[in-house]
Amino acid sequence: MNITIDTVTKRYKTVTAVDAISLDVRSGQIYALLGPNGAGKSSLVRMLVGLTQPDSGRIQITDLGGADIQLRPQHFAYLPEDRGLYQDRSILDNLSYVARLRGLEQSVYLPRIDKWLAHFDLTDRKQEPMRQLSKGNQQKVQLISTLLHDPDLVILDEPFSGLDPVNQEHVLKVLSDLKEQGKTVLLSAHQMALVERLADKMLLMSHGKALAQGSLEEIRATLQPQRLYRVHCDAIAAQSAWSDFSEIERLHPIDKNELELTLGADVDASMLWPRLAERCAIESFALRKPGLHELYLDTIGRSQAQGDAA
Ligand SMILES: Nc1ncnc2c1ncn2[C@@H]1O[C@H](COP(=O)(O)OP(=O)(O)OP(=O)(O)O)[C@@H](O)[C@H]1O
Repeated sequence: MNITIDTVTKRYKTVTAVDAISLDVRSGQIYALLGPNGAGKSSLVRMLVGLTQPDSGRIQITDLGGADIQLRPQHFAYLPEDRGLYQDRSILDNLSYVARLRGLEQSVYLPRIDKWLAHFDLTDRKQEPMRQLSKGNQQKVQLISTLLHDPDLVILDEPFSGLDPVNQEHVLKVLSDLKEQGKTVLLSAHQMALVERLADKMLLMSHGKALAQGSLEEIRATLQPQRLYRVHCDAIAAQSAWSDFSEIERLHPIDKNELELTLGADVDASMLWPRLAERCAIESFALRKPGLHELYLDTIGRSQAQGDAA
């Protein structure tokens, strides 16, 4: 299944929660929605699953042949932000109930429940009522309930929230497996290190607007077009020796033997190094690519500062 979201806007009374957002997710891809609290991720997801309607723009779901699909519950899984399972009923009762709602036969759903409970290390607890489980274990049961009917499109609002690192890895593996099976996965998350490992494409939103989107490389090129180098040299001497090079946007000493140089996006570094070395000896240098976490903090920090100033 493929998702095309075309210039979609959603307004609530006083706020534009989603502001002209477009994105494409193809079968076999994992797409991550990123952004601070209130950025508009859940609002976008709710429109996608048909819980609310866009004020303008278009959402199109198509099959592999390109034909439009009317999204029905059997086609997709949706893990909402507000989880809901019966607290007084056991894990097994809850999962069986959801499976029957999805139209599965007992002979199909019981082995699937067993497989998932084993995967998440919950087999011994399946008769326990939900209320006895920790938040993380409840989250695991909720995720299992979402995936039981083996849908082609999987939409997950914050699937990693409340999970410890080991269980985050389990969920990461489940999502990678879904991708391998050719499913379409769209998720929102705040765990940048996990998203960086998992997502093929991502959308970074703030105040409903897209700040950057695409692969990690594309996000990096949008948010950080300058190149950052770590340079080993006499940092104090270099600071004065290189002060009149217009190619250097920023020179930031790390310690007395290391500094970070920010070069403009169009600077040919190979021509620049010999000229710099003439003024101050360079022991070594290496290109540094900021990770998603750093890009996110820089960008969202700036966006929030601008919002505060406005
Ligand atoms: N039903 C609603 N009525 C009015 N305003 C709403 C409604 N739902 C969301 N909003 C507002 O829309 C904006 C986007 O909220 P949304 O829940 O989509 O953000 P989010 O990115 O999912 O945040 P979080 O990471 O906290 O879940 C926020 O300003 C929020 O207060």
